[in-house]
Parts: sequence; structure tokens; C-alpha cells
Amino acid sequence: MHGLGNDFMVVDNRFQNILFTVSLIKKLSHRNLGVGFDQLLLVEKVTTCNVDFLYRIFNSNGSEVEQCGNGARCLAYFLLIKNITKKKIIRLKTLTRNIEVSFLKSNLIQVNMGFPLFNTEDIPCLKKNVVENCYSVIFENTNIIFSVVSLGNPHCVIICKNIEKIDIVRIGNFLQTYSIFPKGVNVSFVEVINFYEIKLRVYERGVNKETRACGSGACASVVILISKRLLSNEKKIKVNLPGGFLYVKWKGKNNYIYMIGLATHVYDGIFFLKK
Ligand SMILES: N[C@@H](CCC[C@H](N)C(=O)O)C(=O)O
Repeated sequence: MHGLGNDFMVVDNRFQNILFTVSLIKKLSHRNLGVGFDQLLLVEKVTTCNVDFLYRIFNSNGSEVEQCGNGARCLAYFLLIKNITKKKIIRLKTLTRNIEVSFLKSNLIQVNMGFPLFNTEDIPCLKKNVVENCYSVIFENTNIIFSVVSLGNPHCVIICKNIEKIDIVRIGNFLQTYSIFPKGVNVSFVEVINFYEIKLRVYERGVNKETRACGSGACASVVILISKRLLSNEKKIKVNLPGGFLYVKWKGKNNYIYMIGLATHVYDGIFFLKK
């Protein structure tokens, strides 16, 4: 499946109980030798009463992570087309938060991504009471200014012009090792088109390259830009990514953030685990 080209292998692991080790995930995610994907998404049973399913997310390097916005839309669509649930609002539990997915008209799917957070263990830098959530670091004689936010997973947002011209992999790789991101970080390069629309490219942690879309990266970018009053908090924001566009809505501090977009099923498959 994919969400605007951010692609996934989705497995109903409620009864199969397959142990996905790091080495197995790396093998399966390989685009020549395996299935090939940015992330592996698992549906698992959950005991928590106010949640419908456990939603586990693994990057292609085998790291388990806390959030995947595009993946949440695809997982909900998977549950619907496989008749696993008939619910129109599906509550998912990830490593660090509960999110809610609902089906809208014209095949659009909305994800309540929860609250954006500014002071968590994955972005501890903010504990040093930095004013205005603005940081800078020198990279190859260039001063990179960025802001940070967590959507359950860590994000760094860099506001720039002509994002097509930027070597985002070099900068993204450098920031993974930067001391203020102990768990690595997803890096968004965002260009404001107008008060209601942006252009975005994302270097994804754990995939270690640019993906065609990143839902949590879109949410992180909108949060930072609204916080800096560069975008409207009254209407949905159109986020243009290499793989297509998403809408993001956020009314500001102490409000949930919502992401709306499509989900696509590509094919079903079976893989045989060698004993
Ligand atoms: N593509 C996802 C994000 C997946 C996880 C991310 N790479 C991380 O390591 O936090 C999305 O659509 O949000």
C-alpha cells in the first residue's frame, strides 16, 4: 500500500504472531531483494479498552517508531477492505499515543494525529528554554536555522526557498548524528507558497533518504509555520509533496492536529519464512 508514494507492507499480525526481527525487516524492505517499502505496518491485538487495534510501525532499517501518518490512513483502509472491521472511526494505539482514523467522502481519510508536543524525550533540546523554538547549527559553512516538534516521533523543520535545489540527504544525514536528537530526527524542508499552502520535502529517519511523502512531517511543518504566524490556523492547509498533496488542520496550541489524504492498495502477497 502507499500514501502519496510513501509505501508500506501491511501485515495482519493479530493471529500470525510473526516475529519481525531487524534483519528480517531489512531483508523484506530491500527494493531489489525483498518486497521493498519505506515502512512495515503491523496490526496486532490490543487489550486496552478504549482502543481497537495496536498499530506498530517499523522503518526500513528495522527501527520501531512511534508515529506514521500516511501509514495510519493505509492501515485503516486495509482494515476496511479486508473486512477486519466495519467501524467508520478506528482508534489505533501506537508506541507513544492513541490516534483516531475516520473515513470521509470521496475516498479521503482523516487522521487525528493527537497533540503536537514541544518538550519530550525525543526532542530534549527544548528543555534548554530556547526562545521561539529556534535553533541553529553550522553545516558545511552554512548556518542552518530550524525548529523542532514531536508528533509522537521527532521532527525538525527548516523553512527555506527553492527547496528543489537543496541536497536534503546530506543535511538530513548530518542532523541524525547531531547531539540534540538522541533518537535521530525526521527533517522537513518547507517553502511557504501563501497563507494557506506550502511545498514540502522530507528526509525520513530510519529510511535515511527522502520519501515521496511524510504525513507526520506535513503536520510538523504546519505546526511550526502556524506557530510562527506564517500560515492560517483558521482553514485547512494544502501541503504539496513530491508524491501528491495532503490537507492539514490545526487551530493552534492545545488543539488536536488533523491530516486528510488518500490511501492506495497496490497488491496482496505471501512470503514464506525460511525455518
Ligand atoms: N512516513 C511516516 C513517518 C514514518 C516514521 C518516521 N520515518 C520516523 O522514523 O519517525 C509518516 O507518514 O508520518
